[in-house]
Amino acid sequence: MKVVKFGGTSLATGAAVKQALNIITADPARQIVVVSAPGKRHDGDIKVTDLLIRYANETINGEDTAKTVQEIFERYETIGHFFDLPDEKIKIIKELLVDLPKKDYPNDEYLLAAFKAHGERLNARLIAMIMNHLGIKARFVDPTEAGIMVTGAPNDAIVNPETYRNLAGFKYEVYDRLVFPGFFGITPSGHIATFSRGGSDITGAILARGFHARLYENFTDVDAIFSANPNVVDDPEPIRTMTYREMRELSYAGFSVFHDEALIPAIQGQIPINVKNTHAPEKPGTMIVPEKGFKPENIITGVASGKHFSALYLHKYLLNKEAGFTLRILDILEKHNVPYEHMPSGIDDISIIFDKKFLNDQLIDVLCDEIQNKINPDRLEWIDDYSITMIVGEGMRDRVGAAAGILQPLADAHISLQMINQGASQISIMLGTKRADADKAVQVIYHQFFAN
Ligand SMILES: Nc1ncnc2c1ncn2[C@@H]1O[C@H](COP(=O)(O)OP(=O)(O)O)[C@@H](O)[C@H]1O
Ligand SMILES: N[C@@H](CC(=O)OP(=O)(O)O)C(=O)O
Repeated sequence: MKVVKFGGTSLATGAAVKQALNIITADPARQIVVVSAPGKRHDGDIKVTDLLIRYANETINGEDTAKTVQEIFERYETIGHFFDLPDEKIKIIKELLVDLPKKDYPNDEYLLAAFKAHGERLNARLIAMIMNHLGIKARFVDPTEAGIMVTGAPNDAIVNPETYRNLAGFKYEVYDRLVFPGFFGITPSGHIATFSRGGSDITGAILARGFHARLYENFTDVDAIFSANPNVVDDPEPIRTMTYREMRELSYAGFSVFHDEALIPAIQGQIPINVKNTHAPEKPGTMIVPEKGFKPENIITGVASGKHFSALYLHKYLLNKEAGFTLRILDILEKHNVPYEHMPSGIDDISIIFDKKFLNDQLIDVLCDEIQNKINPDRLEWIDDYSITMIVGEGMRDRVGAAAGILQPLADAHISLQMINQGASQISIMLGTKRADADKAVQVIYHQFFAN
């Protein structure tokens, strides 16, 4: 059995859904289907998830929602009409949309999560209805019924292990095809919570692990995962095969094509992942596989940069001799519920790198104030302009000279580095640069290792 997940661009129009259905029906093993909400149909278009966020905000602010509801409904209606699905059937989508503000939510965060999740929830219902209308046996399954349980923040949830016990008891084998909405699960108190943006990939991986799929096929809008983001490098080389670890490090730093958290269930279940193009399913795409037995073809597999970081730089003489220095910083971060990403240090200096999504201006001021008072550094500097570039490859393991091959061309291109981190992971080198240099760093490194 295979789990197949289709991203938003693969389901944005009736014609795209038809192509997805051709892919599903071409292989009887494609039994578990996971769908995203309809995505962008063209540049400048708005994803249904973003329309739902607008709908949620209008509801919270007591504003008129009629126009937004109609805009969202028309996205589904157009897809339904493409398949001549009767209005009688499509109208359930409108009813569910209109009902959203009438439900009870513990607070606005839960309201936002529930509204957002309906992009996927309504799409899975619609696609199951279309399949039945076309004579394809299929059934919509809600995460409540399957027991996809989550904990954590309502808009940044994590899967709860109970999910796997629930899925073990769910007899998927007796159905021809099941259509699951991606992106969300149910909290212990019975409310909807979503994963972070792009999180339908995570649902696919959870189901692949829970049902012991032999393959997780992830259909998107590119032929493969490329060695660099195609929006940054022209015509980058496709990656044929890569390891889970390589993908995790690259998706963390910007390979948005596959969600970094989605790798964890796949690794736990040792499920191979195949990222493929919905519009060219005959192409091999990229296989993401376990490390064992993997033979790298190149020194580096890919290079990526993420621009969503900022850093706190602290300088204090004899910092290396002061027991408990780091612990006191971590205490302050924990008190404010702020996770840190990395903490490279020298003898008198330490940088703490954060993901911006966990911060706001007020929190930054509070953190800096407490650290200044409790730690008393000689210098404290908040660096808002911070990017991380990751150069990743199993081929770098135990390889002498890999760092020199990376650093020299960056110096030649006058890119100044705020941080270099190698060692903790044997398969990657992490560089800190200014945001404006991040794309250039990717281009320089790509050309050094691939274009030559
Ligand atoms: N290294 C990469 N290889 C392929 N695509 C990439 C890479 N880095 C970023 N992308 C972007 O990821 C996009 C696909 O991801 P996403 O839009 O989330 O897909 P989906 O809607 O199918 O989930 C591609 O269109 C491409 O612009
Ligand atoms: N629709 C959600 C979840 C998702 O995974 O979407 P996509 O597969 O289109 O990236 C989002 O936009 O975040």
